[in-house]
Amino acid sequence: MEFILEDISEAEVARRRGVYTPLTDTVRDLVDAVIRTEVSEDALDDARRRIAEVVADLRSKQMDGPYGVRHTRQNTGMAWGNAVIGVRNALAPPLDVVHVDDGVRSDFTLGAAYEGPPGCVHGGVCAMLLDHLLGNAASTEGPCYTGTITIRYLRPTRLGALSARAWVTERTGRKLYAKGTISDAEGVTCEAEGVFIVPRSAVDTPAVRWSQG
Ligand SMILES: CCCCCCCC(=O)SCCNC(=O)CCNC(=O)[C@H](O)C(C)(C)COP(=O)(O)OP(=O)(O)OC[C@H]1O[C@@H](n2cnc3c(N)ncnc32)[C@H](O)[C@@H]1OP(=O)(O)O
Repeated sequence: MEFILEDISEAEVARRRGVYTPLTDTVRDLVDAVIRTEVSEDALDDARRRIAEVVADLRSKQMDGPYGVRHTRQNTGMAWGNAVIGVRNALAPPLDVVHVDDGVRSDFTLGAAYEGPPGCVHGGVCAMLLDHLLGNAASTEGPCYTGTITIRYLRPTRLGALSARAWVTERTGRKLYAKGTISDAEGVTCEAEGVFIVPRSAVDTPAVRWSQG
């Protein structure tokens, strides 16, 4: 697992973010539209043809593998393919993670694309978001990886406006213990605890942030 140096200025990071964010937002909108559309089957077939043309245009020049986790010389993270925060990933909600005094938090909205039980967020999605947030809270001095995470689902998490937070409770050597929650307007819906590990291989390498700059 290697982090990639993207040797560009902070201004260029911001410029590229400005280019990709609206594109990804539009694709995210497309996903929601496909789930909820009630247009005719002819209209669906026409849409499929036009979308396939756009896909072919984008495929005309592609990188070989995934985007990877990149960073600038100023250590600004560019995890733009990330499943939770990726600027270029329409599958990501995306979460905008803010660092606060006791850890990290994020306010976000989950729509139809994240449904599990009727009208509610899929349990795996809750687990994914909490995994990321706890990992982010634990990655203060460099990336660490989920060793073990446990999720307790207290009650269904309704689709809609939500918030989440995570914080570190203890550190023992390379192991950081973290907790976190997802909440709706009525309070906590699910909580997580886990152990996150600074890999042996990373101890002597410079810290790189996973998070967005
Ligand atoms: C800012 C954005 C943050 C994003 C966060 C994203 C979170 C993720 O999704 S990460 C992806 C999911 N996780 C993974 O893929 C991890 C896969 N596993 C690994 O790479 C390795 O097993 C890794 C790094 C966890 C541990 O490897 P290594 O550094 O060799 O650990 P090792 O030296 O054997 O053990 C160190 C300590 O951790 C403990 N440990 C090792 N593995 C685990 C585990 N899975 N669970 C709990 N504890 C563990 C050991 O018991 C040991 O404890 P102690 O020091 O008390 O004896």
